[in-house]
Amino acid sequence: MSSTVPKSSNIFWHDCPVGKTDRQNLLKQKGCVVWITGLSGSGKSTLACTLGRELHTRGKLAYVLDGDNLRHGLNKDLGFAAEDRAENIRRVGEVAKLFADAGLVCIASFISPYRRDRESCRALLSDGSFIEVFLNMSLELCEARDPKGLYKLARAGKIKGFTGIDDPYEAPLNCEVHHHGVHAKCYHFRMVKCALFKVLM
Ligand SMILES: Nc1ncnc2c1ncn2[C@@H]1O[C@H](COP(=O)(O)OS(=O)(=O)O)[C@@H](OP(=O)(O)O)[C@H]1O
Ligand SMILES: Nc1ncnc2c1ncn2[C@@H]1O[C@H](COP(=O)(O)OP(=O)(O)O)[C@@H](O)[C@H]1O
Repeated sequence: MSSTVPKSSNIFWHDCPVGKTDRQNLLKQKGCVVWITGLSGSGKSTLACTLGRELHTRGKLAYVLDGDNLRHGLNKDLGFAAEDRAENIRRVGEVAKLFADAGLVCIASFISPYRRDRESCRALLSDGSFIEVFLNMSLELCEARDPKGLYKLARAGKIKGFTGIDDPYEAPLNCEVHHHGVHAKCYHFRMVKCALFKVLM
């Protein structure tokens, strides 16, 4: 017979003597989450890695959480139905919060197509420490790039529920950084980085 006790009862928070502020002082930086959202092919992983490298160069400890990569491990049990995407983002939000609590700049790059899921992640962080970056590239541009050939497969009906083709993408309404461009060919992401470093440094 299954237990009637809810899964998360009889658990208690245990505080440790070394806290977030101590870790931030040690690292001389502020822990936060940079959340990059956008269509497949919009440049999320490229921006995440560029940003990670720049922060590293400036002596800041950062860590990239990337959709494709996490789906090889922590989230390999999840698919692309709305509830799976929600669970994917919920887990990542919790992991990102832990990284920020550890004092790191956590860069999360996920399609994260649902506004509600992104807002739930934002709600886990204190004011100012969740920086949402929207890579607003047109579907046409992303489809023309198609580095993995997934749009082609989706158009041919060989992938069902592909974001932007036959699955929704809900654009942010109030993000911290909005990178718009139909022909954005600049790998330096100067504007994005400018806006971000103002918040981060
Ligand atoms: N159906 C469908 N829709 C969208 N994307 C798909 C799909 N199937 C596989 N892929 C590949 O999965 C990558 C996106 O994973 P994410 O974890 O970021 O997605 S989500 O946030 O849960 O929506 C995505 O990577 P990116 O191109 O880097 O975005 C794709 O390579
Ligand atoms: N700013 C950019 N200008 C031109 N091409 C880009 C830019 N950013 C990414 N790309 C290219 O677009 C493709 C998709 O980039 P990627 O970072 O993998 O996107 P995503 O992680 O959103 O799927 C890659 O071939 C990448 O080299």
